[in-house]
Amino acid sequence: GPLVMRLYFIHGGNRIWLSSFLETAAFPLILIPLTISHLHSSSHHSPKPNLVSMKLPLFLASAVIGILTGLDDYLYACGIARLPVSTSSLIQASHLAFTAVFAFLLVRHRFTVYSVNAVMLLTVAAVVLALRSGGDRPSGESTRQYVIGFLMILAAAALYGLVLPLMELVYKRSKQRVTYSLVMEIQLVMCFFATLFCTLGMLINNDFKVISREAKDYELGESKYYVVLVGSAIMWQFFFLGAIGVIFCSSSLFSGIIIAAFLPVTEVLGVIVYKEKFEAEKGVALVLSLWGFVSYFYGEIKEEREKNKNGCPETELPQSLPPNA
Ligand SMILES: Nc1ncnc2[nH]cnc12
Repeated sequence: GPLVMRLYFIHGGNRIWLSSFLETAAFPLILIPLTISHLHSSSHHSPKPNLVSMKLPLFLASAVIGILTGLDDYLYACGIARLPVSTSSLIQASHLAFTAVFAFLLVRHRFTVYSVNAVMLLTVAAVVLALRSGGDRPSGESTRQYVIGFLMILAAAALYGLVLPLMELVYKRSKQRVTYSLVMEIQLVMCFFATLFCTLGMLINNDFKVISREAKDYELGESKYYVVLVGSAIMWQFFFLGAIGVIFCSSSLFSGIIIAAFLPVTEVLGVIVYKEKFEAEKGVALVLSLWGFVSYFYGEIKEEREKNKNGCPETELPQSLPPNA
């Protein structure tokens, strides 16, 4: 996702509302797995389940989270447009800390030595990357623009750090049984409202009118411009399905940890794909984040084993367990 978004900006794209719109605009794709899931459960259950299982309170909660996500997408795209990638990695550093704090406040997430270790290692990894960013201001960009980009990306981190635990809270508080189909319905509604929010931004900023001109001037050519836009939308849809799916199967903290663990992977891919320089910091960050990720996993497996030993095989989100778990 971030790599394709960067591809848009690197080669002459500069519409921020359009980029944020692309983060959720591919939501109709979710209809494919949803339909398959519906057909599957219709053939295995009688009476046949309803086509739409979401009830009004869940719909409203998903709509509110969708609008917050739309705002977050805008802040995120602002930062990516204005800052070098190494600086924008700061998002993830603070993002995980925000997720940890909100997960504690909203869903009373229980921390273990291993998850605290993972949060610390991943935060240090991202800070190591960000330390390199001091002299990174792109030529031709004013200090003011740079500072605005910095603040926007921090705000995006804080907001997304709130959105993930909020999602977990919605699953936990839901009066309905949360199945993976319902999770996909939530994603559909959430992405629809986020896209609506960004569409308004695009209309106000005349982005729709500019698209064809921007495509003609795009450095990689007109058709590749559209491939980048469509590719970006599809990538981000996977991102959201993954992010909220992990919350369903585990927790918002684990979702944040996976996002943070992928940050240096993105950096390394940036080196390979965009021929960016590979500084020592990137290697250090990669090792630290993999260590954090392994630490978290180790802690989870250990805890699971202990629970099983004590004859309590349940995980943290009993209400939202997949039906066949
Ligand atoms: N909108 C967003 N998309 C991807 N990663 C993010 N991190 C914080 N906000 C984000």
